[in-house]
Amino acid sequence: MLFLWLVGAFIMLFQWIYRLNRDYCILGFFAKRIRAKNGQPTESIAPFVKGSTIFANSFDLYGKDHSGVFEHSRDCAKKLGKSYVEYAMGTAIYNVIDADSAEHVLNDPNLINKGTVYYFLHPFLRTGLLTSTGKKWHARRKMLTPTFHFNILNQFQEILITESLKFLEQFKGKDEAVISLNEVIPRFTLNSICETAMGVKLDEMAEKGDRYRENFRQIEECFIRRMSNPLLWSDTLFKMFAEKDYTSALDVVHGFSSEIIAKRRDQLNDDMDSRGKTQTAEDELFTSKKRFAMLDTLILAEKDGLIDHIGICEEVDTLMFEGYDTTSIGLIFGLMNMSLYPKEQEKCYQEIQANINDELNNLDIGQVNKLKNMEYFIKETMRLFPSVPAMGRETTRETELGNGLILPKGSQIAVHVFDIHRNPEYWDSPEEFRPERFLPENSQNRHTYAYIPFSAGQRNCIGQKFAMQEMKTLMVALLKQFQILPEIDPKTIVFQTGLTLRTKNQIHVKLVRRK
Ligand code: HEM
Repeated sequence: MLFLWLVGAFIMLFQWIYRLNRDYCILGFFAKRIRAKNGQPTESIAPFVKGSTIFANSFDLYGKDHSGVFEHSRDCAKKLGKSYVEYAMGTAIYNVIDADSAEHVLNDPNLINKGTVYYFLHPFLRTGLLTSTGKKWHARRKMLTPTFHFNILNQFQEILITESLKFLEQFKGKDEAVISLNEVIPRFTLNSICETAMGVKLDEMAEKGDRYRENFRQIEECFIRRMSNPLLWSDTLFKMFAEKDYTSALDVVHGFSSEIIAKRRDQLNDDMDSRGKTQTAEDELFTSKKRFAMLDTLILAEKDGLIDHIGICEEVDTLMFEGYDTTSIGLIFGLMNMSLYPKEQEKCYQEIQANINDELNNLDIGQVNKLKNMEYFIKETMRLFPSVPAMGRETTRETELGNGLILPKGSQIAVHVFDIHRNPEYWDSPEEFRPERFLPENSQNRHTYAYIPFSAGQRNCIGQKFAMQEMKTLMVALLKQFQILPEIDPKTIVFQTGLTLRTKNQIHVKLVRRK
């Protein structure tokens, strides 16, 4: 009797596990499964990565260093050749490496929530434009869009030229110099974004400026440390073991931006008082002869009761964060490619000589936009070396994608820009550097979502025009005075995981003054 009862109980348990296993990946610690429409096998749309242990993909990254984690995604993309599914620590992850899936994800109005990793940025950015969602994100996006209007960007051109010439000052009197781009470029980009976003010259703030730069870098390091170590994903463990280093750096950076915002608010109030009270905020923004900072748009919105001081801080810190590292990486790889492809460098140089005078005083935004060879060159650089190698989204409800996949609520989606940009389905000889791919006649039949360095859809990069303008301006100033020669074998570059594209090695080039 007992025996029959035990057999019955065993069969029932087996059936229960079988049914549960159909809906959940039990060994991925109860991750709800991704399904396909109409009961098709999920694998017919997206294959599943076989885990390195019996616990699905939960421990696939265990023991890997930053470059190992980066390579893991590249290996999966190469091996599977299709967008794929993983299950880890109770979560289903849909990894996108094809343009069709990227289009489905980036165009879905219900998929605007960022993935878990962005949560680690909250102590720094709180919920600014990059990390917020829903109504708050919509309102902030609307508020910040005029900041990137053509007229405003044109005003920033003067700052970018001044900063570029200041960058060149460090080589004054030298006929040649070997430089580490990782050391010299970030100073230029941080100075540029600081003056355009906040209206202050970091270099003129001596010790305060240096402290800001140092602590900004420390925040980035803490963030990468947390992202790469699953033990620090838990808030409790993070608070116990790592938050200490983070908090002091955050205090410095937040304190700095808060102080600048307060000063700028007073300045703007005085200006507006002296110009009469009849002007609307919008008139002020577009007609003032005085140079605007991105921050001014927010201060004007504050007058209309659309944002408060904390909100302004969130957005200023976000613009600083997004506008600093991304453009540094674009410039570092852009200048490296100039050194590696002398014929392409010469093409860009000849175009500059034909259009821009030596004082750079006709380098307005119209001229910047006319430098087409330079544009193709930078685009091809960002194809091979996208500053943001992957973007994350989270489903807030069960979501059906255009390809028939049904993602359960709480799934993570990783759009691997790096792999889409090197996917042979869209790019012939994808590893080769060929700027002519971006000539209009060579681009017209390409899938629009095969090239997404600035993302696409609603949550695309708000600063993309400014970023192109900044990168082109420095390159023009540099190429006018120097030829750039190689100092690195690109095969030795080791990439590392991060929110932006990182390398283990520094990238060097040699500058030789043109006669
Ligand atoms: C080469 C330079 C740049 C690249 C490659 C780049 C790339 C991107 C990408 C891929 C996103 C989407 C991120 C995601 O969905 O997770 C993004 C968003 C964003 N970027 Fe950029 N970016 C660059 C420069 C800039 C600059 C210069 C600024 C500001 C001055 C900026 C401000 C932002 C902001 C605020 C967002 C969030 C937009 C939103 O969610 O509405 N970016 N950027």
